[in-house]
Amino acid sequence: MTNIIELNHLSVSFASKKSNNKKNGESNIIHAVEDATLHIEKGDIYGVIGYSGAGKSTLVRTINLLQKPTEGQIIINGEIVFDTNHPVHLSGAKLRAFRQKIGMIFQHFNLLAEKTVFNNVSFALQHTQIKDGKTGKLRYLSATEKKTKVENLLGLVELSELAHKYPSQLSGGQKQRVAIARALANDPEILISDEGTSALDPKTTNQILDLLKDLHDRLGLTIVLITHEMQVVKEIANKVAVMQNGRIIEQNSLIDIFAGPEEELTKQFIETTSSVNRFIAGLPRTKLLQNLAEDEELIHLDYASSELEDPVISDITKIFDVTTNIYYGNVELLQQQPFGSLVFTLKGSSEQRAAAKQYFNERNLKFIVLGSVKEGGEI
Ligand SMILES: Nc1ncnc2c1ncn2[C@@H]1O[C@H](COP(=O)(O)OP(=O)(O)OP(=O)(O)O)[C@@H](O)[C@H]1O
Repeated sequence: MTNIIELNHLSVSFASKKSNNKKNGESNIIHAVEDATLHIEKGDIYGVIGYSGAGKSTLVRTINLLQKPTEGQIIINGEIVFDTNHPVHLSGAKLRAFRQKIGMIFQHFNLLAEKTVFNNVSFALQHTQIKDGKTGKLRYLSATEKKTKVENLLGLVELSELAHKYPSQLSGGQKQRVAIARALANDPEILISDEGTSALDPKTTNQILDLLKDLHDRLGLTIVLITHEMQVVKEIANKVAVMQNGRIIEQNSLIDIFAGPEEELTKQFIETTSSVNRFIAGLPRTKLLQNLAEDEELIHLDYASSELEDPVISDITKIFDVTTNIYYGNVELLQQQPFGSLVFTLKGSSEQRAAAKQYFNERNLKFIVLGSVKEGGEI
């Protein structure tokens, strides 16, 4: 696969607004992005996650040159559009044409309040030029062409019925659909969502994420998704970059990030999408551990292998004749791979239990024995 976006060693600094806040005669500098390298392949849905102020928006706004980097290189679709070592200067019509090919949606939708849904979308076509079929020259779209285009876009986001409404008459989800139609008006190959679902309730968030996934599949879009919610990344992204203090501290495929997070912050974000740790922390308040029999142990197993194909629990009961009782289970599909956690008792002779655990090891499944009765009856 080819990279559609390459950000190489990008840094973005701002002079602090407090001009009287000077140390040793120098003004304070905010390093919003520091030495960030991010390569996004065509067709990726790339999640960029981090807390507020991590530098996500600043980094992603460099992609369409809404933000000029202080250092580094930007290559879009194979073309160098920014390079501090060999200055390239996109301006005027060239810069406008370049930006048109990168759609963007925002947390607060940024719709024009005084325009209808239809006119909000058609507004994005006012500078659009196409090659005339007869003369071969560039020309603006005719009113009929614009109308057809807007109607198609509204159909795509299922808003045809609301074309004549105003933003104030729409729900948050409907407003974001208008914004998506507008962002797609110039047939971009790249769509950037800057916290596009952060102002929406969970149900509407899922509907918008489903729409983005559908548009990705139908139009072959590459999507860059900025968010502070790992659940959003988990729903649709295939790759993730984690940002902290202006730096990309970890990046990988979604499955590998979830299967083996390296950084503490990444682990924290992943934990927000699962309640297994809360379940384990609550175990002392239950009788589960005290009630374990001598031939039983309580196991916490993580389903987080990119190669996992076998139904492991049914396998161990069949092959090793152990019995299991599941107390906590959350297994879902991430990019078509099972991922999640189980907490269950494993009951059988010590040899049978050892064989079952060996089976987990052979499949690189991480597990922890949360409790067992040692000789002498201690837990
Ligand atoms: N135009 C600007 N001038 C000065 N400082 C800025 C500017 N834009 C961003 N910053 C600062 O850069 C840092 C990174 O901001 P950025 O908006 O990129 O973070 P973020 O991860 O997107 O967070 P949020 O979700 O809150 O927007 C912050 O400290 C912010 O205050």
